[in-house]
Amino acid sequence: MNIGLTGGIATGKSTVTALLAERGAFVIDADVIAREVVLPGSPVLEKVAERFGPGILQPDGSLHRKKLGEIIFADSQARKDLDGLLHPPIRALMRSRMEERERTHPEQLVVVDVPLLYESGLQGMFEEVLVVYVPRHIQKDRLMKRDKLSSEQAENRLNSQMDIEEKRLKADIWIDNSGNLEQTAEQVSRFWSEKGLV
Ligand SMILES: CC(C)(COP(=O)(O)OP(=O)(O)OC[C@H]1O[C@@H](n2cnc3c(N)ncnc32)[C@H](O)[C@@H]1O)[C@@H](O)C(=O)NCCC(=O)NCCS
Ligand SMILES: Nc1ncnc2c1ncn2[C@@H]1O[C@H](COP(=O)(O)OP(=O)(O)OP(=O)(O)O)[C@@H](O)[C@H]1O
Repeated sequence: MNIGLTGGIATGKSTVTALLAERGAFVIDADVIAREVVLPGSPVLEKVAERFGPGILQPDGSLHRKKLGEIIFADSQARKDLDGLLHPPIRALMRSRMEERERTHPEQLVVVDVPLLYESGLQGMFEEVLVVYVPRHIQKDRLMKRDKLSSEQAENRLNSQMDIEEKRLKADIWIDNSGNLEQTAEQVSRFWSEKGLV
């Protein structure tokens, strides 16, 4: 049993994922995998440095995430190039971890948190897709606050993704995270019982 969980940047995917994990779901996070595939010494990081120059590496050889983020969120060609390098290995690792967990724990719900699920056309990998939704103005407010971004930096990040309204329309199930955390937790509980999970 698996679901793909998605939403926009800062709509609350981690918040909802944590609630599902508390209930007993097994969570796989594509952002964590995205960090693993560019660990120092990895061939993928080498390719990223070839494309973007050695300036995107820290003195210790690790990825300078902030610097690369500034580049790719302001330049769509740069973003496409990065996606071309990172998405295939991210997808492969995600798929193998998901299949392994389903094989060893067939009764457990596997939740795969994939921020760019629809942008990457990955809906076919999952039995159902759950979207964590807030309207765009709340999304922008929470993003600016959490990451201490200016309005322009936040807009760049929002504009580099599919609009959250479009994701909600595509969703099999959606959770409204624009209220308080209790209201979100109630919707998660309802989802859990409707699926017949214990
Ligand atoms: C550019 C990077 C180094 C910036 O790192 P940083 O630590 O500042 O951000 P973080 O990884 O926490 O990402 C935060 C969010 O940004 C959004 N985001 C990240 N990459 C992209 C992208 N290529 N296109 C659109 N949105 C993106 C996602 O909503 C993600 O959850 C990093 O985001 C990255 O490696 N991106 C490429 C891999 C990727 O596509 N990851 C997201 C889905 S798997
Ligand atoms: N219901 C809520 N009420 C108020 N604040 C919230 C709520 N849900 C989440 N937040 C806050 O909004 C911000 C974004 O939430 P969260 O980190 O869960 O989003 P995300 O979708 O996982 O983000 P990302 O796309 O960057 O991984 C965080 O600062 C979080 O504390």
